[in-house]
Amino acid sequence: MEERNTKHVLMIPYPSQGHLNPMLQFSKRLSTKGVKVTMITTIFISKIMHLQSLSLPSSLQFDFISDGYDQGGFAQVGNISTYLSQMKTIGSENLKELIQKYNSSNHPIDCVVYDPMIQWVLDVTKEFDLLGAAFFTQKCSVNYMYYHVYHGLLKLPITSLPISIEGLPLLELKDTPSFVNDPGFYPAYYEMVMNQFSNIHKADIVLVNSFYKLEDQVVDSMSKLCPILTIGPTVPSFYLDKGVPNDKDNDLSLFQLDSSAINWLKSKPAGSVTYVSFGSMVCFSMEQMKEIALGLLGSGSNFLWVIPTMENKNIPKELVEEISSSGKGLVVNWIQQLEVLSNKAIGCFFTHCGWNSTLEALCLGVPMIAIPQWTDQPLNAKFVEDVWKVGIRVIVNENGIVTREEIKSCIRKVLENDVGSEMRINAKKWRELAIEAISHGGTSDNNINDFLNKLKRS
Ligand SMILES: O=c1ccn([C@@H]2O[C@H](COP(=O)(O)OP(=O)(O)O[C@H]3O[C@H](CO)[C@@H](O)[C@H](O)[C@H]3O)[C@@H](O)[C@H]2O)c(=O)[nH]1
Repeated sequence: MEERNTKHVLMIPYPSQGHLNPMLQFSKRLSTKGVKVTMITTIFISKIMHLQSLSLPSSLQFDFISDGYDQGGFAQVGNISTYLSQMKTIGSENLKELIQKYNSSNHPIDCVVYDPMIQWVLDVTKEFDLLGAAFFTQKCSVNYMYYHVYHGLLKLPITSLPISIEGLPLLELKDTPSFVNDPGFYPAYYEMVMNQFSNIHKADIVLVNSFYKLEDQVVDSMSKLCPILTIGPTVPSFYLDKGVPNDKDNDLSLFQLDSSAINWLKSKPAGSVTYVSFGSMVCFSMEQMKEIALGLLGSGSNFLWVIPTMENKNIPKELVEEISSSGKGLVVNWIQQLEVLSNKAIGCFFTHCGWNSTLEALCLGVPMIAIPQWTDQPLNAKFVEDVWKVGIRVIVNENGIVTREEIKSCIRKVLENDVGSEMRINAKKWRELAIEAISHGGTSDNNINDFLNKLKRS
């Protein structure tokens, strides 16, 4: 029976898949350590995600509030500034009511963990005088760079190269997050990432979805600025330390999952398949999609390529047919990525370097070919290639295209060459370090315990 003095944490993620899942995994870890967790997301998300297919511990539940866009979420308005400001106005009122509802129940709230992309949640938290913990989904180095920009420690536009910041490797412009490289390109997103730091000084704890050894120098440097606890990787424990029993049907997904592609994968020899996926937001031009398809076909390797429905229009039908008749490739709309990455048939991951994908590849010991596009991805790719040495980054030609020849050559390097075997050795090392961090007594496990101790004292 649940004890009356069980601590109750509200988790408030930014309502998109790449932000919901890391918090969900963190919530599971907390609930195995005896905390009651309520994840709050939007009514729209509750309609589109397959929440009912999750097997959650009894101490972890969902609750929903309106962000003002119950029918279509962000897509209903299509403009990020309007969406964020409406979500703030409507969301803060609804969040206040929700906290009041729990505070007059048997399970009052002790702490609110929030995504700094919706930094106003911390202001609501402090109105109720509750413990507030920021939860950064992206890695420490990215947030450290934004912190520098926000506080004027790194002036934009950048005029002197390479960029030298304590704790980070020397950076060229192409290695920096797109909001640093070109702040005018997506002004509303720029504002959103910078606003994360507008009230961070009020946060009692700053949690980061990374682990110490992955970014030790930057964690040490950033810890001098705010109370950081690295608590990652937030990958389901089934794939790591087996800490949460039966934790395999892991993530919230927009799609019903289909096992036929996994069976296709299982029929392929070990290390022979290139897995290709560019996350949920990247959209390539028709020309780039064609080069990717021809590069994959020309590489002679097996490949499994996720092309979300929204991107189908950017690839000529004949090419999809050529892929399926080649016997080498399979195209799907969505797949259980962790199941794919953990399959021994996978030899490398051709990725946009979204943080979740990068972390998942590191955790499963899979070398990467990086084709970063925007936001945090360029800095992730820099670390993949030069710091962790688990992959290579494609070269973009003078017309902004990655050619089929370049793609073929990268796949061959990673799958066949000595360079590739070195990356595989490094990738295995990072997997072991990730497991060590999250296992009993590891840095992330200790940091989660520190968080719990703060909670108990609150
Ligand atoms: O077929 C698929 C494709 C993806 N995934 C999962 O979807 C997530 C994708 O996340 P991520 O790799 O971070 O990419 P995006 O969805 O593009 O994430 C956005 O949000 C991230 C977190 O802020 C940023 O790091 C990225 O740059 C930004 O594009 C991962 O967990 C994948 O395992 C699947 O399960 N199946």
